[in-house]
Formats: sequence, structure tokens, C-alpha cells
Amino acid sequence: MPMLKDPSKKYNRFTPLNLPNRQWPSRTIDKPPRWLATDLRDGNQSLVDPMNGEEKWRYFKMLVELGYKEIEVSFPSASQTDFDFTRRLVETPGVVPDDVWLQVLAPCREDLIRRTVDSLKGAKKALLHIYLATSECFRRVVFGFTEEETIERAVACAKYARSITKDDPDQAGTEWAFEFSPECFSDSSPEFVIQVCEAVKAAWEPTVENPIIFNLPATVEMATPNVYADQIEYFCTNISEREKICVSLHPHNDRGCAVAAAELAQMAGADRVEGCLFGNGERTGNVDLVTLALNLYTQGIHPNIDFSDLNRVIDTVEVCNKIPIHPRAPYGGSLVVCAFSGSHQDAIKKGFVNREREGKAYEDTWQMPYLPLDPQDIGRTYEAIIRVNSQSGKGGAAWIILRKLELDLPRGLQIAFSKVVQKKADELGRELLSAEITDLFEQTYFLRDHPRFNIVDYSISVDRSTSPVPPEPGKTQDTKNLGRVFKGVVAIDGKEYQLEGRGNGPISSLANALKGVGIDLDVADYKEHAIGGGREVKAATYIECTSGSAQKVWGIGIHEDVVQSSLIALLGAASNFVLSRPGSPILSKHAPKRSLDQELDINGSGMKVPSATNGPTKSQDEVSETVKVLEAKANGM
Ligand SMILES: CC(=O)SCCNC(=O)CCNC(=O)[C@H](O)C(C)(C)COP(=O)(O)OP(=O)(O)OC[C@H]1O[C@@H](n2cnc3c(N)ncnc32)[C@H](O)[C@@H]1OP(=O)(O)O
Ligand SMILES: CC(C)C(=O)C(=O)O
Ligand SMILES: [Mg+2]
Repeated sequence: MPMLKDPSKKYNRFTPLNLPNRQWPSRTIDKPPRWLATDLRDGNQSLVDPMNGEEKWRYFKMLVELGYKEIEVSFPSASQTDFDFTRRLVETPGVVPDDVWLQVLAPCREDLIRRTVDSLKGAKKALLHIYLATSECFRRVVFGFTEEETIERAVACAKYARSITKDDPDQAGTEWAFEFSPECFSDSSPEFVIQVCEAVKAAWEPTVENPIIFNLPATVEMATPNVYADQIEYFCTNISEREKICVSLHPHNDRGCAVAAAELAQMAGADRVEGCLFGNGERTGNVDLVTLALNLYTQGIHPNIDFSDLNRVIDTVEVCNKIPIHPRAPYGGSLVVCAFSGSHQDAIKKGFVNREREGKAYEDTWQMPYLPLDPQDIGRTYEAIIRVNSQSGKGGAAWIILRKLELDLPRGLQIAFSKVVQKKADELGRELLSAEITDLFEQTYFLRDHPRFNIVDYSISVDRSTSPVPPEPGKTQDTKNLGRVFKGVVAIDGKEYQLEGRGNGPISSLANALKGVGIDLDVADYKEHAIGGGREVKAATYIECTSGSAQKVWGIGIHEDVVQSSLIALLGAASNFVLSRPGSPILSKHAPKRSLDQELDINGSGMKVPSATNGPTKSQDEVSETVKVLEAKANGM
């Protein structure tokens, strides 16, 4: 096994800034920054296969639709593709809205700046961005520059840029803005960065109306985010003419803290953030603009970017970048608004039920266990939230049944059905799709397949024999408290039988009718609710029955008529009662359905045999009794 080597000599610790009077820790973010989307430049330069013109075109249009007003569209001196794409944007009427700035990047080299400016000729709003590294490492290793030489180069390029843009009469039709990035800002001496930026500012001569942008990149993220915030606060408080400056952030994500760095640095005084959607960009990426925007949104601050159809954004980003969005990416990942685990599902389900009970509307305060954002706000459906596998409890499957079938299962039925779901998920060793769960439910409770016991025809009448006193002559009898008589035809495994029973109400009279044929069930739990509304309204009835053996079974009835729905539920319970005995082909959709006689004829000999381990079960006895009674009736005995 290789051992991780001692890093103490090889790697230097970052040096935190001594900023005893720092203000940012007690500030909050209360407005969105100016956003700059650099997907088409920093994002694009990091791709295995950079975008072609068509892909850039599609991406650009999406950024505009989302609401970005500053878009870094290219590095025009790098390739003909980038140059041509920039020209196409400038030359195609209507594609760049009047309030959108086209930003382009060039290094501090006059020939490349010239080409870059040429690419934007005729643009309405053009933002020229140049960069030069200020860190000791880059000056020494890459350029061989002293500090003075760095300042000289930066100033020369700013002056040159000025001469061919805002000072050039030929460019009068274009509103020019200017951005300078001291590359590797976060690894540079803060005092030196101020020196360079003061010199560049003097060369460009910004105004309050048209400020210069100083973009302060963590080109490589090398320290904790608080250090970046300190560096930004230092810059903001030490640069002169702050009102003529827009302080911009450009965090990379090498240590995985780019979002935190961007947020703390806004608290430290920055005005603008550069990044890419879903954090694409060099190495571990630029700061993720989706996360930053939706972090604001979940604090009640509109980011001025519209992510209400995030799936569409994901589609475009994935196609153009040719990189999938990670399933756990904040907000956008396919799994981030899903809960598989039982206790999470339970809490979310309760959260939604509470919300409904309290009559909360879509726009009312959001407070939901485990869900910081209402999935609907980014175009996700509630169905996607709860997904069921072997880690799930009763709440998950119940939620899916509620959303898909509008059935609000009683707690006992949730527990019973959850066992069925658990077994199936364990058997398959994978997630059950919501369609599979509803199928399983419909099979288990005979909502699509016919139950063993089926009502064909029936009447419920008042049982006048239960009246303690006969009605007074000439007066109508109050039948409210009298018993009921069930008379009807019940098909058992397709064969029709006449049944009759008496009881306190329709359910108990049918239960007694069933008792007459050997099915002895007591109703232990009953719940009903309406499904739908208006003329389409139906009743859903849930009945839990016990038998003398304490075996519990559920039946469900759905019908326009509430009485019939409860009778169907009771017969469903009777069917499950028969099926639930050991050895029955319970829940197996494709298993051949056996007749009641076959239920008894387990060994095919025509003789009832006791179960090998438990002896004869109550249900076997009762089925036996049922068949005896039915056969006697059929034989006219
Ligand atoms: C942190 C960032 O994201 S910075 C942006 C990086 N993006 C890109 O580089 C994408 C586009 N780049 C390119 O197409 C090319 O690198 C070009 C056109 C800029 C330059 O190409 P080439 O002239 O062939 O140079 P090459 O790429 O080999 O090396 C870079 C050169 O630029 C120099 N350079 C690097 N940064 C800068 C800068 N900010 N200003 C001026 N020169 C710079 C290097 O020192 C090196 O110079 P050298 O050739 O004298 O040693
Ligand atoms: C060009 C600059 C702004 C850059 O991309 C970086 O430093 O990361
Ligand atoms: Mg960058």
C-alpha cells in the first residue's frame, strides 16, 4: 500500500492577510451582483472539444433568455471560430439586445488586442477585457518580469486599448467599457495589485458613469474563502476613486470553495461576479452561477436570472459542453430534489400535507423539511421528489399513491403496503419506479384485476324486524336506527352466488352474509374520502378486517356510490383474506389464479392437507367452510 508522503516541505501554507479591522463577517448579501457569464470563454477554453459556432450561438441565446446582461463571448485572437462567432453576433440584427454587453478577452499583447477590438467593430455595447498576471510566481516563471515591468506592460496595453476604442473616432458608434484582470490576484501581494490597478486606472481614466472593471481572480483557488474575502475588502478599501470602479470576482474552484469565496467576497464589497453555469471552467471549474443565483433566491432575493426551467438549461449546457451535469450538483443535479430514505420521505410528506392543511398557496412562505427550495420554482414536479427503494419507509410509497392515484391511505394500510413494496424492492435490488409502485398497489388491492369476491348485484333494505316497537298507526316509522339487510349476487372466482345477511348497516350486513358462507371477518378500521370533485366525484373506502386468527387484511373500494364503494372494499378484504394464507400466489401478477376448490386441494389429491409448519390456518378452515356451504346451496340442499 503506497503511503501519502509528508507534504510539509513540498507545499507552502497560504499566508492569511493581517486585516484586524475587517468588516465583512458581520455583513449580509441583500442584492444580486452584476453577473458576467464566461461560459463561452473561460468555460469554452477548458473543454475537450471547444464549442463550434452553432453551439456557441445556441448557448449565447440561452444566456440572453436567462437574463444575463454581460456575456464574455470569446477570445477572438485565439481562433477563427471565436473571431467569426463574435462578428456574427455583431452583424446579425436583433440577436444581441440593446442592454447586453459583449465582452471579449485578450492578453497584454498589442497585436492580440488589436485583433480582439476588430472582432467587436460595430457592436452597440463592447467590453474589452485584458489580463496580466501579478503574482510573484508568474512574473518569475512565465514572464521574467520585475514588478516595474509588469506595471509598464499593463499601462502600455491599457493606453493602447484606449487609443483604439473609446478614443478612436471610428469607434464612435460603440459604447466601450474596459476590464483589467490582475491574473492570480489571490496569490499576489495586495499592495502590488493596488499599485498596478492604480496605474491602469490612470491610463484608462474611468468615470462614475462608465467605471473601469477590476476583475480580481482566484485564478487558482489556494486558500480558505475568508482569505479571499479579506483580499477583496483590502482592495475595496485601499483603491482610490472607488466610485469609478466596479470590483469584480472571478473565483475558481480548486479547493471546492468557489461559491463560498464568491459569497464572502460580495460581503467584502465586490459588485460583480464572473462564472459559468454549473461551474464549468478550467480544472475544477469557475464558480457556479446557478448555485450563486439560487442561493440568493432561497434567501428571498431575486437574482435577476430566470432559472424557472432549469431542465432546459441543463439540456443546452450538456449538449454544448459535452459534459454531463453531476446528479448531485446543487439545484440542477437530477438527484437533488429526490429523497429515497424513509425518514426524509416521511418528513417531506408531512411537510406537504401540513402545507395543504394550512391552505398555503404556491407563493406562501416555504418551510419544508429537507428541501431548501420549492422544486416547482425551477420547473421540477413534486412527483420527482420522493423515489422508492429498499431504504424507503411507508411514507414514500404512500406519497406516490397519493400523487398518482389520489388515494390518501390510512396509516395501517401504509404500513401493510410498505411491506409489499419493501419485498419487491429487495427482490429486484433496485429502485422501484412510481409506475411500478402504482401497479403493485393496484394488483395488491384489486383496483384493476378482479378480486376473488366480486359484487354483481345487491340491494340494502331496512330490517324492520329490528324495530323494538311497531310504528304508530298512520305514522311513518323512523328507520334511522334500524338494522339493514343485504341481499345480492356475489361472484366468487367467477361463479355467482346469492347471499343474504343482516347487520347494523350495509357493511355489517354484507360481513354477516359472508359469515354465512364461512368467511368470518370483523371490520377493524374504516376510512373514506372523496376523490375529485363536482360530478366526477368518487368515494374511496379503506376497510381493514381481522379474523379470529388475528390475521389482518385490507380492502379498497372506489365507486361513485359511497355504499357500493364500502361493499367493494369489504369484498376486496375478503379476497385478500383468502389469498393471504400460506402458499397462495399472493401478489404474483403472472401466477395462475387458483379456484377456491384449488385453494383447498393443495396436494392435488382432492384432500385438504394441513400446512407443513403451522397446521391448518383459520383461512383454510374458513374457505373449506365456504365451499361446503356454497356447494350445498348449489345442490339445493
Ligand atoms: C487564466 C486564464 O484563463 S487566461 C486565458 C487563457 N486562455 C487562453 O490562453 C486561450 C487562448 N489562447 C491562445 O489562443 C494562445 O495562447 C494565444 C493566442 C493567446 C497566444 O498564443 P501563442 O503566441 O502561440 O503563445 P502560447 O500560447 O504558446 O504561450 C503564451 C504566451 O503568451 C504569454 N502570455 C501569457 N499570458 C499573457 C498575458 N496576460 N499577457 C501577455 N502575454 C501573455 C506567455 O508568456 C507566452 O509567451 P511566450 O511565447 O513569449 O513565452
Ligand atoms: C483571464 C482571467 C480573468 C482568468 O480567467 C483567471 O484568472 O482565471
Ligand atoms: Mg478563469
